[in-house]
Amino acid sequence: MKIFNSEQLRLLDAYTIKEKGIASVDLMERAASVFVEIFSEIFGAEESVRIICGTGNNGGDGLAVARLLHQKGYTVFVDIINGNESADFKINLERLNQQQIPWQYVAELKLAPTDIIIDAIFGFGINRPTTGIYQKTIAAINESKSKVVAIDIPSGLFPDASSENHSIVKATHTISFESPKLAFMMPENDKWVGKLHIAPIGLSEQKKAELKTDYHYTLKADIKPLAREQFGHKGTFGHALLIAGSKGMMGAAVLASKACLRSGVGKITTHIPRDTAQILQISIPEVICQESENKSCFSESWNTDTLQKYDAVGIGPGIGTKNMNGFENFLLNFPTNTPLVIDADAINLLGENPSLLKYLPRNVILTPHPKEFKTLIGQLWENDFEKLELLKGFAIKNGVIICLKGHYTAMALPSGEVHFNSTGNSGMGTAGSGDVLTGIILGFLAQGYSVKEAAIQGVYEHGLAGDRAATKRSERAMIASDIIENFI
Ligand SMILES: Nc1ncnc2c1ncn2[C@@H]1O[C@H](COP(=O)(O)OP(=O)(O)O)[C@@H](O)[C@H]1O
Ligand SMILES: [K+]
Repeated sequence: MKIFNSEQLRLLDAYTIKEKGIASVDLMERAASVFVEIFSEIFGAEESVRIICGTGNNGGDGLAVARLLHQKGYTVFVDIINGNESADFKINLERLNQQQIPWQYVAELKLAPTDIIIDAIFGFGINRPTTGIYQKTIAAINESKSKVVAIDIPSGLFPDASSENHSIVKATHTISFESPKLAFMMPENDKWVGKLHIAPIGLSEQKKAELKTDYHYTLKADIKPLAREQFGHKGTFGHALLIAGSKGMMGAAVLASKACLRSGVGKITTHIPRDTAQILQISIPEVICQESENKSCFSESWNTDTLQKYDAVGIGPGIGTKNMNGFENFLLNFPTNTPLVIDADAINLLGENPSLLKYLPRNVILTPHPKEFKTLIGQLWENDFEKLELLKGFAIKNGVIICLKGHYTAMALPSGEVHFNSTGNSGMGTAGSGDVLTGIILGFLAQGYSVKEAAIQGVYEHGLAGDRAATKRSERAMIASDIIENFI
């Protein structure tokens, strides 16, 4: 799914109206009705609802929502912050009056603690930080103990730029129309957005396909698993090489190897420190163990011909940062066309010696978490929008795919595209989850997925397995092994 900016959303709005021969107020009605559908699945009609409206189209949505909720039996009350009224706002105020739904212009908001608040002050039309009565109203909403449901976007939040230090409504739920806003993907905005729901309102498919954007949100429809050939065998489903583990960190090698096998790969060879094979073989009998000449870490010397035998290679989980020499040799001898996934300490090693970046092969995926990304680029960012620019810049400059892990993992491609992932949950914030991801991506690469497919689909399926694990175990109790067990 594409992520559009506010200008594009306006274009889509106008185009849809023209294409479908409907009035803009009808589109507003459609938006209000899908909002109410989702809202009423969350909150029953016994709740009283306070709808706080601006006077633009977001406020117009609020008025239409008030009318539809009233028709469904909810007790509603509308507060309006006086301002320039849009045409569709006016129509909906008239419709509200016809139904005799109570409303008032509000100068100072007084809230009853039991009300659910619907925030319809500003939508994507926000173009400056909120001040005055808007700021005061937002503060009153945030100080209340109420649950807050934002229409389209929490009021005050800029959809396409950083809103650091602005006054923004703190929503419990955000019901956003058609596609998520870029701002929702940023960890710094989690506190405003709450639980995100996407409500399709039927904007023109043709225009959506035409509009160009760098930003995408991966959904189930974007996942296209490789068909498994009926006559395929372990020799055709790919042979992966994983370089992982060090003394005290053998669990990383175990988790990544097992995840790689579960991803459907034919064979995996795992390269581990000398005298550690027992740990791996007892944990996973299916793995081929290759012991390093080193007792504490991976080998010093690497040979292109040997590496070339594998369909894909992964390096990093649990390897430590002591063997720079071995890492240099590994990269210098790495075959040009073999796909490679670089994770964890291998990323830290690259960060320590950025001159090695020029030796990265053609098809490479890096999977840092934010701290590893900081080490890799050697600088910090002021806000998450700046971090996103740095991520994009890194992918473009180095011709690599880089997955910045976390909620909505962001995958930047050398083309400038960024794909945000929609699966996963906070239960995955547990030691070893990242090792599992490396194993899955490595397995996908070895089976013949392109680097783009392996990154996007691997991250999606990893999150999906995490979601299944959370359903069975709870987010609190799940551990990284549960992600592997729930990969199907
Ligand atoms: N709150 C969350 N929502 C979704 N995914 C998450 C969340 N927390 C962690 N994850 C996922 O779990 C993995 C954690 O990776 P990482 O930090 O490298 O862990 P480790 O180093 O312990 O293996 C990443 O894939 C990340 O996207
Ligand atoms: K809003």
